[in-house]
Amino acid sequence: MLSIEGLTKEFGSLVAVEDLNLELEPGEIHGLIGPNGAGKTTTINLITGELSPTRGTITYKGENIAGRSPTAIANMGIGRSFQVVQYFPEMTVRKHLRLAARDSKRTVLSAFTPQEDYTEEIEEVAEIAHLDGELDTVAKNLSHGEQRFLDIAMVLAMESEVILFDEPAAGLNQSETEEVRQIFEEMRGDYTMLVIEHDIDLVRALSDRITVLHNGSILTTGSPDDVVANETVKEVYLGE
Ligand SMILES: Nc1ncnc2c1ncn2[C@@H]1O[C@H](COP(=O)(O)OP(=O)(O)OP(=O)(O)O)[C@@H](O)[C@H]1O
Repeated sequence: MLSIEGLTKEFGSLVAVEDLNLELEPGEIHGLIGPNGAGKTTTINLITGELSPTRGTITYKGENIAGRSPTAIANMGIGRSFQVVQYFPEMTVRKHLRLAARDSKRTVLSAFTPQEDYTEEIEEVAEIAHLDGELDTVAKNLSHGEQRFLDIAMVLAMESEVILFDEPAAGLNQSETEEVRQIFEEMRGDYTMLVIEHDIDLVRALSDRITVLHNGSILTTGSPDDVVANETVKEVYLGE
């Protein structure tokens, strides 16, 4: 689905990501874990085009997308969800989702055709993201957890096929974290997902496979059980 080969990012003399090889299989949830500074966010920023790699390729739909603009990459179907939610406080959930749906289908022609309202798509993604009861609520009145779910719903409304998540459960309480887990379960199989997450219980429960990064390189990739049982992973990451 998405294939990363020899991906390297240097910031001056610091090598943030070094010779990374990673293959995302269609429909899998792939956890990306590692200590602070391991290179996780940099990896996501390289895939989305926020950063250009120093070396390496990212192949998606038969093309090397490394170094393309974030807009070009998003338009190909690679979406991301941010650690800090970006929304318009006075705008309803419905309008956020409509804008996201419209944005993904914007073409030169759409400027001349009547705008669709995407009601069906909006209701579908709102249900997946546990926001079906909040479609007419303005974003500032959503709970902290619901604001995070809005972020997920917006990526879904954009019809992304590959979705990159940077700590989707950061700052959420236990019941909100459980809701994130349920939302991912509902998405499982329909999207290919790379998920950075520090909550090891959540990442274990969610992931089909986990990759552990350390100092910009892959320490290991494997099933959640194998990764958690790995002695080196215990040492550098789990602190045992
Ligand atoms: N724009 C930048 N300029 C210089 N150095 C950077 C830049 N972005 C990241 N780094 C450095 O690259 C390394 C990897 O950072 P990155 O944010 O990818 O780590 P991370 O694994 O996501 O960590 P965390 O769990 O703390 O978010 C760190 O040493 C960081 O300081």
